Amino acid sequence: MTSLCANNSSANPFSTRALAAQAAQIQPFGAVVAVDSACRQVHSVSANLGALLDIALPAPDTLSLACLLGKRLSQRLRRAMQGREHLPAPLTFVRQTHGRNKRYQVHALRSGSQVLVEIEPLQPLGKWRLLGAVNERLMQLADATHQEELLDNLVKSIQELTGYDRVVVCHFDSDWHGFILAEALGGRLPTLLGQRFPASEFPVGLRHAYERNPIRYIQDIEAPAVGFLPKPTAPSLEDSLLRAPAADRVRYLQKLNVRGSLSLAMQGDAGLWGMVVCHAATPYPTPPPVRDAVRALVQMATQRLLLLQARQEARYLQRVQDSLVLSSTTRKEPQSPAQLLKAQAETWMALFRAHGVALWIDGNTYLAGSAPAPTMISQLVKRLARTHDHAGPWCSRELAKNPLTSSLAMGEHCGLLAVPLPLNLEARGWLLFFRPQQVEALYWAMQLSPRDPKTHHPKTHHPHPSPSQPSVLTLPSPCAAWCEEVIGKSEAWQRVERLAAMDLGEDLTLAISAYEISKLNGYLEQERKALADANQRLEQLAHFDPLTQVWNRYRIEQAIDAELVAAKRYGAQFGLLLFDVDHFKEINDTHGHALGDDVLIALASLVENSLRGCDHLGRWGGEEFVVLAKHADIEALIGLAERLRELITTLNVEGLHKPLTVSIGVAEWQPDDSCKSMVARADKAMYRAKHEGRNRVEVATREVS
Ligand SMILES: Nc1nc2c(ncn2[C@@H]2O[C@H](COP(=O)(O)OP(=O)(O)OP(=O)(O)O)[C@@H](O)[C@H]2O)c(=O)[nH]1
Repeated sequence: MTSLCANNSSANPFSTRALAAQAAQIQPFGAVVAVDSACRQVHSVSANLGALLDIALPAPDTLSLACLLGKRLSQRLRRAMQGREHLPAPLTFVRQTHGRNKRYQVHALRSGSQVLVEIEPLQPLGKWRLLGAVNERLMQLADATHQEELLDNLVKSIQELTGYDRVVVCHFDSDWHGFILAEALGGRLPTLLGQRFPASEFPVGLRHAYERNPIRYIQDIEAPAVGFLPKPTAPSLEDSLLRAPAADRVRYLQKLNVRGSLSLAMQGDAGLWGMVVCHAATPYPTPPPVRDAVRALVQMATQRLLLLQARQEARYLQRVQDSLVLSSTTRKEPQSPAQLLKAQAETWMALFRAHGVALWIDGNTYLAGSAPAPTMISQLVKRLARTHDHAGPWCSRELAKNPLTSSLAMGEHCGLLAVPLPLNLEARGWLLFFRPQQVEALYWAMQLSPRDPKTHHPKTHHPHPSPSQPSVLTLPSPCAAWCEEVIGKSEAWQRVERLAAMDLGEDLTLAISAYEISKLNGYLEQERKALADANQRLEQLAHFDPLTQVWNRYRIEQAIDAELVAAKRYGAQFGLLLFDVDHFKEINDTHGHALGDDVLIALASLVENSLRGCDHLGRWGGEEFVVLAKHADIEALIGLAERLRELITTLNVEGLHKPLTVSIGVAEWQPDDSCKSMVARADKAMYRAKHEGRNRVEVATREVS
């Protein structure tokens, strides 16, 4: 045994008494040196350090790291630990004992105000042929396209590489119960595949420790643990790979007939996704390079797993988005909540694995599939509105036990995912998905402890002879699972489903708002149309004669005035024809007033239809009419008057046996004419026509005003 340099040769504290009192203990396959944060002064060492390095140890307070590791290595370690929590990569050193070179691996990590330097002998690898095998397996993992294939590959690769008797992937559910998803067996331990481990086996402290240091290794649970010297400065070994297993962990592994174990964390985006656990039925030394290889495989598999999951989630989210976006973009008309639900309910229920869906908008409930009655939905929504004040979804898989819903008779509905729809500032709508009960058989690898976060009272049956009473570390008869039948719960709402529901809620809010806006626009359009109709009616009343539907006196006067302005400005020629039905009183008297009306209507229609587009007919009053003839000189006016006179004689009105005749007075525009003067001249001419025997055209004389 070689001896080390020492500054001071005070009393040796490595006494049996001091050893017995040691609290922190390590496994004997390595040794630990606890040094100050600057990695210089040794505070304490594990009692096996001397034996491991084959040296005689002096008192720790006389030791420095340089004395133990040599100047160069301790300097490298000091530099590498500057500003770091642990060494980025292990260091190695060689010590010569009895003429033979012995290799050691050094790892270091911070623990409180100290640095723990872990020293482990490096044996020649012998049977382990790592490099090629690991690379090949890494490639296989990187190529896996499905989670199941990936995890099966992973456990198989690790089992073949390490020779452990059982390698499993344990995935944590939302309650932190572990579920064995994949397994590779080496022969000496029974299967755990498909079984569950209660959350009490993975306390929060342990989970956090895995986040800091993702690998735990127990070479042999029965190997005697090694303490530290001197006692008062015993380090905290929480994150040390060498830490001796706690008594309850030893008992736990004993129950599983396990002597050696290697566990590695699979760190997901939102915390610990699961663990890879390797078990051996006998003490199982696993050299550091092999542990590193396993760690590389687990890291690659975890990355691949997260990628596959992210892709799957992205595809799912896209399908949910398409379910609404497609429907609203393929239609021009925004759909009402009822139409939306009718069109999409089947797709949504399939996407959210729900058996019913409800939309609650402004006190109206729309249902599809199997959902509670509208009165129940109203109560539910009232409670949600009172208690759920944020924008995210609310969900439960056990409505009968949830304080919010336990007093509502929800019947067959065990699960609810409720998404608030912020339709306006005052009120929210709700999109509600319902799931039925899912009777589930869970196979537990061990009995649940009272501290497990499970509130249900499972109906249990035991496939194997009498299980032990519930307690933390109680297993049924050797490694036999017991079956728990879970009732009163629906399938759990997955994180991605809650995210997708929020997306859907946002889209749905937009779609419903678009519908509300289009409805308001519809109302506005109706009102606008009603107003336009009323205006049109007013215009009709203001400008048209109600009996004959030709312009009334007011309107024809307006037209004459406009023409007078144009004539004054541009000298355009125009004139008026004023005509009056001959002996109209006789028609009324002989055939009745109604026929007189019919005659006036037929006459107006005949004359109006025979005029050019630019000429206008107006009823001047009684049986008198005016024709405004534009762009017409006196010849044209007389021609028009004669044509109309003759035409009117051809008018055929049922019940009227004599031909209808009119007397027409023609007045051509002359400068300084007004409407009144023109009509007066035409009137004079018309009376002359009456006087001359009727059914005639007379032209107004030119008059000087
Ligand atoms: N049916 C009907 N008769 C009307 C209307 N407006 C006026 N009258 C009648 O038309 C008749 C006009 O009669 P008169 O002014 O005596 O003229 P007339 O009988 O046509 O004789 P002359 O003009 O001299 O040929 C009156 O009896 C009016 O009551 C109307 O809208 N409908």
